[in-house]
Amino acid sequence: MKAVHFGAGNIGRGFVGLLLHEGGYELVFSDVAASLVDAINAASEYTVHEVGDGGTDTVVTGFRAINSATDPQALIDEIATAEVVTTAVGPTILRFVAPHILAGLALRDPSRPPLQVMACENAIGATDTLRDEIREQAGDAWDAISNRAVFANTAVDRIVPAQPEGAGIDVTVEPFFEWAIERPPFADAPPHIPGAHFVDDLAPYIERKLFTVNTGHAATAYFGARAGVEKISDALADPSIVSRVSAALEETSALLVAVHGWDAAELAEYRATILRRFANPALPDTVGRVGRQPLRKLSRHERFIGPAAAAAERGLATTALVEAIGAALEFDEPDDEQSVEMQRRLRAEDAATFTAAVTGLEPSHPLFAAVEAVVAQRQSEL
Ligand SMILES: NC(=O)C1=CN([C@@H]2O[C@H](COP(=O)(O)OP(=O)(O)OC[C@H]3O[C@@H](n4cnc5c(N)ncnc54)[C@H](O)[C@@H]3O)[C@@H](O)[C@H]2O)C=CC1
Ligand SMILES: O=P(O)(O)OC[C@H]1O[C@](O)(CO)[C@@H](O)[C@@H]1O
Repeated sequence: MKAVHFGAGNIGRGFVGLLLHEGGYELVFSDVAASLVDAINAASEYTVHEVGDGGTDTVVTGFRAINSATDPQALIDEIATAEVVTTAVGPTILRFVAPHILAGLALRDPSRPPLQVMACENAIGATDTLRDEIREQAGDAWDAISNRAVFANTAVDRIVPAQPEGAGIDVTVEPFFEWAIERPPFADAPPHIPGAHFVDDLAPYIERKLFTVNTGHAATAYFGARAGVEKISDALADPSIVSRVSAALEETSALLVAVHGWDAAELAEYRATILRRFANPALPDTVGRVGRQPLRKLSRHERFIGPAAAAAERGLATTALVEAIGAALEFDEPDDEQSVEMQRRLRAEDAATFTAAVTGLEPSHPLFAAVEAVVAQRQSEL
């Protein structure tokens, strides 16, 4: 069995690639970073180091890498004969991997079982986004090849920080992981990934993950950056940050109970576990990495506006989430393009224009005025 994985970065090597390897797949990484592709091809194994309580080391073997920018045909040939394709490239990059998958499907022997495609990104419906992109790029050719692939949404959870200098292709990760995958698209032949959890309906899982783990992690990063702290674990040593993050997560949990019927006590336990995960002092994770791309994180269906808007529509509390949004607006990282762009736009646009454009909220939305107020507050400080 062969899996082609787009994005040989942190989550690619430290989580998705590792679990595919453990499921018995031969691994073909695809990336556009030439030095990373060369380093992978120069190695016969790499180690995933779990750090923190209960952490162990696992050695991954049986992989190679292809640079899709310089050798697209080799990649297309691999996709045509693979069982599985996964991605961990970032949601905005999916449209650039779509042409390779499309070309692989066009070349695929129609008698082969369908290619199993799963995007492993922090976004709701990322695989649907990828499929829609492939379908659009295929145009009229789609009808003839659409039955050569099945597409399943997934939710991936493991903290994989930026890797220390000199680590090579080894990866340091936290011990915890969760990979929830939609089962229905596979009918009776799901991929063989022993560590994954197949579910009939992914929505409760992806929303619980994105609106708890990612809301909480990003809020920690933004409150930590405001306090001048560099490490995520140090931010959580500050009780005032813990209390702000916890308050925001109590609001998202109330929403998850209302929308999906999650058990409140189970969610309280889930929140406590993730706060312990974030506070893992052995993880070299920074507020800069976790807060990266604030414009994406403040967009309509993402970890802050998504749950806050849905909560406001139901008359549920949003005060702590709006406070976290206020902290996000202060994120000023010269190395992060979106942070630079956000600070520029905060200076150039009026509060209502900025709020509507960045968050995608209609001015008539019940959350709009509260977000506009924190935008105006931030602008008054600039
Ligand atoms: N790092 C983490 O803890 C987690 C990350 N994720 C998600 O996984 C995705 C990747 O995140 P990371 O691994 O942290 O980022 P990363 O930056 O370490 O890895 C992304 C990789 O994609 C490659 N890439 C960029 N364009 C490409 C293209 N056109 N074709 C093939 N490869 C390409 C980059 O060169 C890089 O090696 C994101 O969507 C992120 O939200 C999800 C859960 C946890
Ligand atoms: O690109 P994003 O959305 O910041 O993804 C990375 C985030 O996902 C997480 O892995 C949580 O699953 C965190 O490590 C990190 O905050």
